[in-house]
Amino acid sequence: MNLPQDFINKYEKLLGTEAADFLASFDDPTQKGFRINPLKNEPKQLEYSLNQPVAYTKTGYYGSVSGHSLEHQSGYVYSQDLSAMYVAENVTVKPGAKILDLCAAPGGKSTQVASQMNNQGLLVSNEINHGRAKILAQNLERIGAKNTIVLNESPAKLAAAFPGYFDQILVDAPCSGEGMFRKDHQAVAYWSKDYPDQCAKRQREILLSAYQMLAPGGSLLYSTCTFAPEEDEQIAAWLLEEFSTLKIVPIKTYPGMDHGRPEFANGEGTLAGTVRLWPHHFQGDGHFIAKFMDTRQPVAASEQAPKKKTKKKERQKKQPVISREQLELWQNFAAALKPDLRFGRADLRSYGDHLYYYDHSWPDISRLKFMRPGLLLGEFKKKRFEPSYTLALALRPQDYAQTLSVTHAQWAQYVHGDVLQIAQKESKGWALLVCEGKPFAFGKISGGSVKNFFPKGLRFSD
Ligand SMILES: C[S@@+](CC[C@H](N)C(=O)[O-])C[C@H]1O[C@@H](n2cnc3c(N)ncnc32)[C@H](O)[C@@H]1O
Repeated sequence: MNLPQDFINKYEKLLGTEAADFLASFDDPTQKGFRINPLKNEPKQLEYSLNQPVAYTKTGYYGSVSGHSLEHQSGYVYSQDLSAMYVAENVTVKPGAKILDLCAAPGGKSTQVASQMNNQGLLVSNEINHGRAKILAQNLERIGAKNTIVLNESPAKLAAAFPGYFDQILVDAPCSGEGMFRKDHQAVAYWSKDYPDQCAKRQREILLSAYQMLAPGGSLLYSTCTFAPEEDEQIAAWLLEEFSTLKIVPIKTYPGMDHGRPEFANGEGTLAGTVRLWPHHFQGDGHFIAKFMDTRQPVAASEQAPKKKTKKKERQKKQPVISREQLELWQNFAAALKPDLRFGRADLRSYGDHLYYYDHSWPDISRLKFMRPGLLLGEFKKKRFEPSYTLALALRPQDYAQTLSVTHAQWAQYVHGDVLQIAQKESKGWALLVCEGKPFAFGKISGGSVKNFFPKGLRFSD
């Protein structure tokens, strides 16, 4: 690969005799990886081999998956770079935790965190870029998590809305992307000698906002996919200097992983507790990961300031509640769901004609730009309720009264947008469509055919 001369000079100086191996690694082919999704049942029933587990993640495997496979479409697997999957592995997922992924698109880390949360607590996934936030929402909905909100905000606006709110914050920062050079030749073209410094400036701004949102006693995970010390150890050192309540939490290293290099920053010894995944030592594109713990005393729930009481009318203005008619339409549909999924009025919100599950304990987001204010349950159309694709992906076959098992060939027809012909002439109404045990969409049965409700923008051919 044609690497910029300034890049070569820089790393020859930083790495000495190791530089030749590092620079040569950019010509190596990338090895692929994927994760399975523990939120889905029977993850072992897959077309992909699970014979080669990755030692440093609970759900990672070597191998490649197709974006057009049943497993991928129905959220059982997620394709991810082998070094990227070690980042979210270091987010501590405690039951009921409030977690923020601040720079989340396209969603590799968010889907990993969401799949570990077992639908407990809240994951706020944020992405500043609108187009990328849309992709983030699509990737998260395949995973089938019910406890995720997708926002499209700047870090500063979020910091004003959520002071001291999150127990865990992940900042997978926009960076100079040197780890992407092998995959993305544009990243090489975009690189310049000054680019790491420009990125570091933006990273500091993002982290200032992140710190404001960190609850006392919480933890902050910072990562990049670049090797530039300005964006890695030097940012970690800056965080320690800027915020005296933060301490480094040493990250466990596995074979092939390296410790961070204190000498790349101010020599502060604890920086060795950060991790570098170099492409000449480790399979994958390469990452830097640093974990920080906040040493302020956590505020016990009993000592937290009581929430300001708002009058019912004021609450209704802020949180879009649903009408009596909408509630009835939802209840008619929800009667076919398992009782714990028949969400009541306090946990429902409607935006326009769309109905969402939004747990009443979650914070008010009505003044923020959102892509997915909770789990999209469906849409009100005239005097009907139409269940969403997103809801189907959040269900197990046993969660809905009427399921229809289809063949792999019928699955391919349905995701292509075709109407299915079936033998069960007597069945009718909404059915959860299941292929090889995996729910993948809702369909409406009538007179021996299944009307297609697969989202138009997501249709594909095998
Ligand atoms: C490295 S990518 C995140 C990858 C993601 N965490 C994943 O695992 O799929 C960084 C993201 O930060 C976003 N970003 C760019 N500028 C930003 C800013 N000023 N504040 C917050 N996020 C920003 C980019 O749009 C990009 O999606």
